[in-house]
Amino acid sequence: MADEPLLKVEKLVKRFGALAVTDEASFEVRGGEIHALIGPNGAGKTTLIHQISGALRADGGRIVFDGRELRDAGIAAHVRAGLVRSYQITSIFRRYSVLDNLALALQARRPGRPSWWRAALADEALYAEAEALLAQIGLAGQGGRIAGSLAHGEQRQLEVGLALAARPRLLLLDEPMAGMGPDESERMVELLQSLRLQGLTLLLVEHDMDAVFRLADRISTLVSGRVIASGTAQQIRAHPEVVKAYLGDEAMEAAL
Ligand SMILES: Nc1ncnc2c1ncn2[C@@H]1O[C@H](COP(=O)(O)OP(=O)(O)OP(=O)(O)O)[C@@H](O)[C@H]1O
Repeated sequence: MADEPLLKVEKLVKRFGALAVTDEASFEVRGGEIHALIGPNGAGKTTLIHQISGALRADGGRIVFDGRELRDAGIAAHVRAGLVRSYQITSIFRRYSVLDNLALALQARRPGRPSWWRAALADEALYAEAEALLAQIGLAGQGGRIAGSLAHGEQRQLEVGLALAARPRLLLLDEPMAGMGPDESERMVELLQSLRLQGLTLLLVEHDMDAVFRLADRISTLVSGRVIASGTAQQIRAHPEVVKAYLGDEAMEAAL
C-alpha cells in the first residue's frame, strides 16, 4: 500500500527492573520523511532508538519495517533489513585516512571475505565508491586527511558516511548536532536535508529545537516512555500535552 509507513513501532516496551522506560510507545515513520523524536530529559528517547536499531531487545510490542515484523533483535538483523544507526556499526579508525575509513566501512558490508582489511585497502572499485560517499557527506577533497585530525563536526559527518556505507533505507541518528557550534550544526542540517532529497528516510533524536523545527517533516514527542503526540512542527507546538510536558524548561518553552 502506498500509504503504508516505512517503520511502525507498536506498543513497544522496555523494562529495566520494575521501570518501564519504553512504555507501550507507538509511532510511525513515513518513507522519505525526516522524523524527529523529542522529549524531556530521561523520557526514554535513547532507549527507544536502541530498540529500533536492534541493540536492545523489546519486552513487548512490535517493530514493523517495510511491512515485515523484525522479530530478531540484533543489530546485524536490523542492518540487513535496512535500519541503520549512525556510528553503531562501524566506528572511526582515527589513525586511518577519511577515505580509508569509508572504504573499510563499504568493505565490511560485503560478507564473508577473508583478509578483508588488506583487500579493502587495495580495491580500486571500493575507493571509487568511497569517493562518491565522501562527496555525499560534504567532505569532498578531505579524503586524504587522517580521521583523528578532523574537527568534531567533520567527524560526525564521517560517522554518517560510515552508516551510509551499509546502504540504509532508514537512518537513525542520536543527537547528530550534539556539541556542535552554529556553523557545524548548519552543515549537518544541510547534509541531512540533502540525504532526504536523495530519498533516504531519517529518524533522529535531537535536543537542538531550531534544527528539529527546520528539519523535521513530522515530530513525535516522548514523555515517560510513551509517545504523547505525533504531527507536524505546527501541530506539535500547539499540542497542549506537549506544552505541558515542557513546562518549566525555559529553553523549550521559548522554542515552542
Ligand atoms: N540500562 C539501564 N538500566 C536502568 N535504567 C536505565 C538504563 N538505561 C536507561 N535507563 C533509565 O531510563 C530512563 C530513560 O533514559 P534514556 O537515556 O533512554 O532517556 P533520554 O530521553 O534519551 O534522555 P536524555 O534526553 O537525557 O538523553 C532514564 O531514567 C534512565 O536512567
